[in-house]
Amino acid sequence: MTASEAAADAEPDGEAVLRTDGLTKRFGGLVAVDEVDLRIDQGDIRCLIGPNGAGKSTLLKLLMGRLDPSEGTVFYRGEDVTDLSQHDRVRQGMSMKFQVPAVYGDLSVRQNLHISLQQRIENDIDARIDERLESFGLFEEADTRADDLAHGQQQWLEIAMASALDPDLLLLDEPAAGMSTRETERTAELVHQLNDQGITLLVIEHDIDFVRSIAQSVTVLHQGEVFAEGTIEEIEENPDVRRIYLGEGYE
Ligand SMILES: Nc1ncnc2c1ncn2[C@@H]1O[C@H](COP(=O)(O)OP(=O)(O)OP(=O)(O)O)[C@@H](O)[C@H]1O
Repeated sequence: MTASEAAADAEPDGEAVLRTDGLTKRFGGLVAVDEVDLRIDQGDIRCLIGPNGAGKSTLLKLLMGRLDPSEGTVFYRGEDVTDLSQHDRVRQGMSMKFQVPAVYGDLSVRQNLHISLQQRIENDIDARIDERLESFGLFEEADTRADDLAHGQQQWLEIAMASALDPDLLLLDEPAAGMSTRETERTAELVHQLNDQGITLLVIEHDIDFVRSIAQSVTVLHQGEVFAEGTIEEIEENPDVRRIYLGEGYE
């Protein structure tokens, strides 16, 4: 083994929390995700943007083990996790809030959080729930049924649940969808708060103001392929991105 091979072997991904190699998903004849090579470094807030049907949600499901890829590999902290179940990826430190609501509507906010935490924590669950309620601004709603929460609060509960076990990497699929401006701003604050706690985030989002307020880096997906990558400024100035996604007259 050469010295460079040994170095690569010892730390193949450097500071990468997540890396994909040729990740591909086909649904019949449709290539929804097409040979995606992605790398997300520790501490990043990466936004994944692109037109409807670009493959963003499918990519996140592949990363989380909700879908099996047709081809390609997912590395988490340098380890090949492609064959691991979603449950095992959560045990390794990954977590995800999906687009479709995943709270138990009949149960209270506190009970929902209890369910998320009890999988891994045996002691001090109540203290941990109180801490979550506080940091997500849901303390007064602790005994409210999840179905009775305002839309924004329900989304925050989901993010609180997805981040309850202190993941290293949190994947969020459209966390600000359907939110008011105020709720969206609050969601951006929560994203920064989670990042300040050391969580690396990958966030799908259509609301470009929201993307501007959180993104440290941006990946543009188009027809299943990585179309562009860079800072939000680079992406907004990229004429090809404006053409396929941001549109004419975009300010
Ligand atoms: N389970 C499935 N079976 C067949 N086709 C699917 C399936 N899931 C997604 N697709 C197709 O794959 C493509 C990518 O879909 P995906 O939902 O990943 O896009 P997206 O970028 O998240 O879109 P949006 O922004 O509208 O949520 C679309 O053409 C979609 O119709």
